[in-house]
Amino acid sequence: MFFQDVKQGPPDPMYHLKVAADQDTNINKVDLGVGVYRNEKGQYHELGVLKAYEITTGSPEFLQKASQVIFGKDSEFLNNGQIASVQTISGTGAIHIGALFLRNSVPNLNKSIYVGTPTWGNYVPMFNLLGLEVQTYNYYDKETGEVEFASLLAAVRTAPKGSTFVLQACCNNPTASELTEQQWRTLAEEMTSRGHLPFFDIAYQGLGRGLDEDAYGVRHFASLGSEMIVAQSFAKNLGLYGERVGALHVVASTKEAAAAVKDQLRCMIRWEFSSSPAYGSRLVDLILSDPESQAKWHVELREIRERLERNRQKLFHQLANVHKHEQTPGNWHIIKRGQGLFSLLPLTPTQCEALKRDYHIYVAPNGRMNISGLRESNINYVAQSIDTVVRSSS
Ligand SMILES: Cc1ncc(COP(=O)(O)O)c(C=O)c1O
Repeated sequence: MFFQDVKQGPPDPMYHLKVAADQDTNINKVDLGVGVYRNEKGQYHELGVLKAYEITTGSPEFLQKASQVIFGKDSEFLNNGQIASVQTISGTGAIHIGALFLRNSVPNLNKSIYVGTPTWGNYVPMFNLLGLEVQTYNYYDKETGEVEFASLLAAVRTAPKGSTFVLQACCNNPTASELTEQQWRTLAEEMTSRGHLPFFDIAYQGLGRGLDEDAYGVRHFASLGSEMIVAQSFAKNLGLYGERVGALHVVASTKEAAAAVKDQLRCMIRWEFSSSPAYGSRLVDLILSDPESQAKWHVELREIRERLERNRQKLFHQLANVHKHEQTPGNWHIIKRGQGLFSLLPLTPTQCEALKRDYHIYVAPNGRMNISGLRESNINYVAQSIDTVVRSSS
């Protein structure tokens, strides 16, 4: 149990004043509290310039809708009120607030956080910023292009009881390789039996295998009754990058514990950035409230996945069959196996630099490319350039 002993945060007069004002239905109510401009009708004032987008309603159900996307509509945790959800500054903000909460409010947690490498470059500095210690293990087998599951299990088995494991739920960045469903089940069993806490990062839900399929790991842990932290982003799967809309969900073992956790999260948000931006969450709420829009979203995500997969296979075909790279060192077949937005190419930092310098092709120094940048018109050029760079340096 991690969250059972979390205490309520100190009272915040302005917050409580606002809650009380919002709940007051008296016809004479005059809210002179919270410092936001309202119009003559007493409503939050939407500038005419934004009205063109018809985003005039609030987003009271954003958090509930967002958690349904992660946990599914029939989640027992959701129905039991065991999930403390708050809106955050996209996925990064969710990870930050989640880590801050662990450090400040969870007394019986081991302060080490386990991260499989190679991984998203922000985890280590973000956790270090909060004074949390990061332990690493090998997540990725370069030879096979698959998850080095034995290393993950070894880390789980040797970590002190009550350790936190950061787990990317889908579309692993940068390796593009993810756990199979069987591996998720094994991992969940090993982690729950050792009292470890899963900290899910789900930044690309829907871009891998599908919205529900990409949440398999999270939902499986949930089905075992595991406490967990989930950092959710709508930046990529709804194309709302600039709106910074995300959510943090903390699943506790009881409704009462969840209420205290929520109170702690409220404090942290209040002290860090006061309140979350409304515009993006209103857009998400509108889409998730309208069955037609939701269906459209599913179709669009499927088209995106199909395009990513097509481009991935075309690049592989060019490299392997046209440029005959299957036999060269570097195991190019791993490209074929990836999933999601990324592909991790067996390129050295020097080769990546050469691609940039000589061909204006920008891939991360570790060889990670965002394959949505590939188009019908440039795949051959990219493959040709990679071929030249790899042959001239080997
Ligand atoms: C693995 C991973 N997690 C989290 C994030 C955070 O995304 P955002 O803050 O844009 O929602 C990203 C974005 O690049 C990511 O790649």
